[in-house]
Amino acid sequence: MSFTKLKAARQAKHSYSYVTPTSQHSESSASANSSSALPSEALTPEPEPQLVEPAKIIVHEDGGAKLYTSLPSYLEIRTSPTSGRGLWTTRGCSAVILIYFCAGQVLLAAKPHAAALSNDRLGQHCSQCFGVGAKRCTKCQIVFYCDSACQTLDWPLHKHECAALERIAASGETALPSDAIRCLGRILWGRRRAGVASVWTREIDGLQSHTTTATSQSQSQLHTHLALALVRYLGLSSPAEIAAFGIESGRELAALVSKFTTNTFTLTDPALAPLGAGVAPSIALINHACEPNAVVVVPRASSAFASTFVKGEGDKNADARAKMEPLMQVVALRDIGAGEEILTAYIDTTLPREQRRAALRETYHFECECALCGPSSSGTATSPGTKITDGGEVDPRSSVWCPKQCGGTCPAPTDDIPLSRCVKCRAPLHKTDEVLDAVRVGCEALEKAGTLQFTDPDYALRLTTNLLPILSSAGLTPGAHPLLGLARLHSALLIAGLASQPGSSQSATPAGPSTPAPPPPTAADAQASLDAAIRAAAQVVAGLDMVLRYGHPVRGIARAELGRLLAVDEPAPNVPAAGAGAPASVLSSSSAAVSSSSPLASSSSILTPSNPAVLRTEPPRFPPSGAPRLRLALDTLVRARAELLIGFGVANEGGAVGREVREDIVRIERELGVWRKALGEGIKDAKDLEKGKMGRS
Ligand SMILES: C[S@@+](CC[C@H](N)C(=O)[O-])C[C@H]1O[C@@H](n2cnc3c(N)ncnc32)[C@H](O)[C@@H]1O
Repeated sequence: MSFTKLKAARQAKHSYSYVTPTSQHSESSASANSSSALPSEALTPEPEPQLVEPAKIIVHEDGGAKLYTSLPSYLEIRTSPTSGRGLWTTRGCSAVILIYFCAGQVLLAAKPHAAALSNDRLGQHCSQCFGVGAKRCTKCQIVFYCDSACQTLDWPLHKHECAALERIAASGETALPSDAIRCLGRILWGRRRAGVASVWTREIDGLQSHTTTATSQSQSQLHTHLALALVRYLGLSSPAEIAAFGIESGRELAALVSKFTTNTFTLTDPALAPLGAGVAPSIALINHACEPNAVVVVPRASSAFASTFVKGEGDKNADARAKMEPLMQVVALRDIGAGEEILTAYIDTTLPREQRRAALRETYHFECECALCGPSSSGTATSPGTKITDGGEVDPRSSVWCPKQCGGTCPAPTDDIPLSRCVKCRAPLHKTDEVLDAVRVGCEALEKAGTLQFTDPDYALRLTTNLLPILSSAGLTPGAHPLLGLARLHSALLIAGLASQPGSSQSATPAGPSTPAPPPPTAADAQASLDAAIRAAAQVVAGLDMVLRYGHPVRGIARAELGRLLAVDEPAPNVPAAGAGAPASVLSSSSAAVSSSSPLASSSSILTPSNPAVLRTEPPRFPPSGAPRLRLALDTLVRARAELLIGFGVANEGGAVGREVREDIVRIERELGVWRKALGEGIKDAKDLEKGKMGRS
């Protein structure tokens, strides 16, 4: 270790904590997983940690007002020379290492200081709680609320927003300002309302900015564009008028815009579709890692968790609970020990190293040196974008199957380092050019299909359909970029296609009288489309399993999607009926004789990354039909729920999707009971028939 690094490490150890230590020890809990490794003192059952206890936190700044009041006492702010302030779990007892949090525990919850729906969601969601928007603001005719309570709650800010939106409409401008501009507007109106000395404003002012850091040209242009658009949106005739909001100069405005771009979260719905933008200063204290130990989600809190959050102000009142939404929550993805830094991912961590680092550099202005990226990590960088860990594993984001199909993988070749070999059997990869070409055209297609997915979904689907086999036959693993990205897009397009098929309850565009309705799909077409969507969803699950930690919400949602597709009623059983006396598909399922140990009964075996070596010897029939399909759906949904409980929080029952999946599981179990009963009766009938025949002869 160099002297500078040693000094930095020592400084980090002594870094100043803003948090006055409180009675954290009594609030810690030992993880069940870790108990066997702990000395006896640690085995004494500890009370469950109070998950959200805003009143107890004491955070001083300049000896003044309490800031970050949503921080619970088991989290503290520390600074490090490399990443600035960050959130850490408080250190436990000195002699005993206690696991503070288990995977799936909610570490922190906060309602954003300001949030704005994206333009395409404004007409569907409530602008206050982000639930379903049922009533439109009669003045601006743009913003919706679920009820008058939400409208009243939002009025102090919306009255300014309403006037701004009306002014824009009156000017003949047809395009609405983006969610970034509308959110910045809400920050400024909120600032004026709260006052510059308020805790609210000081927390916003305390956000990190990057105005002094050298930015890329596109970033500076973005900041300038946002600042100018904001001034216009606020109806100011000159930047100087911004002083009314406690912003004294153009430089301060630029700093605010930089704080916004550095600290804003994309707020998502419970299925992780983007809803809009929000700023929550306490959650924005968390630093980044490409292999995070926590995740920020907006799961729509369970009523039990919501009651904890609104303690003292109507915990029994469902309305009061709904009003605290959108509630951003930081959930532990794995067990987190005392004195550990909480880290979340700012970017898509399914991307390979170079792309992740470029995205972080561009928007957040730092070089990522996390365990997955940095040269100081345990892994050995073998080529840009490719890493082999000490355990001899290749980063699946840039991996190709072994050319000898031994089951191992090779680092994907790059232009700089084209030579590669299997880490397991050392077989050299010969088809380097084919892989490089496939990756290049795959990246281009992914970008194009991503841009066109909403405007020309048919073209986007043709692109993904054509490219996926090319990437697979070049040997890319399901977790490799851009195969995984294309597979995700392909799956989304196929599922959207199913939803808009004529006859579907979610049909998007009913055919009008002037457009002749397309012929309804035959049962076989519908079956083929459904099966194709299932195969695509299964490929996505296999890829995500390779690159994301167990319990990551993206994995949970993808698995839930697959389970639900498998649970869709089959339009036409695709296994010919055999025998008489029992429903055809019941008999077909009995003839398949799927036991719980059979590969067909377990989604895990089917969803194992499709190593060609395995496929060639025993191609599984996928998806199965009849009862095996339903059993596979059940198995997949049970596994999805287990992951959703982690990713969206146990206290939230896995979020809104986790709660729905639980209901699906109950329904399928009931349905399988009916199948089993019918199967039992079919077998009994067949036996009686046989006995009768024998008796007669
Ligand atoms: C949302 S803020 C996180 C809190 C911030 N550290 C602070 O002091 O307020 C994001 C900024 O933190 C810094 N940061 C976050 N994660 C980092 C990391 N892994 N390495 C270096 N800097 C990091 C970067 O400057 C980034 O723009």
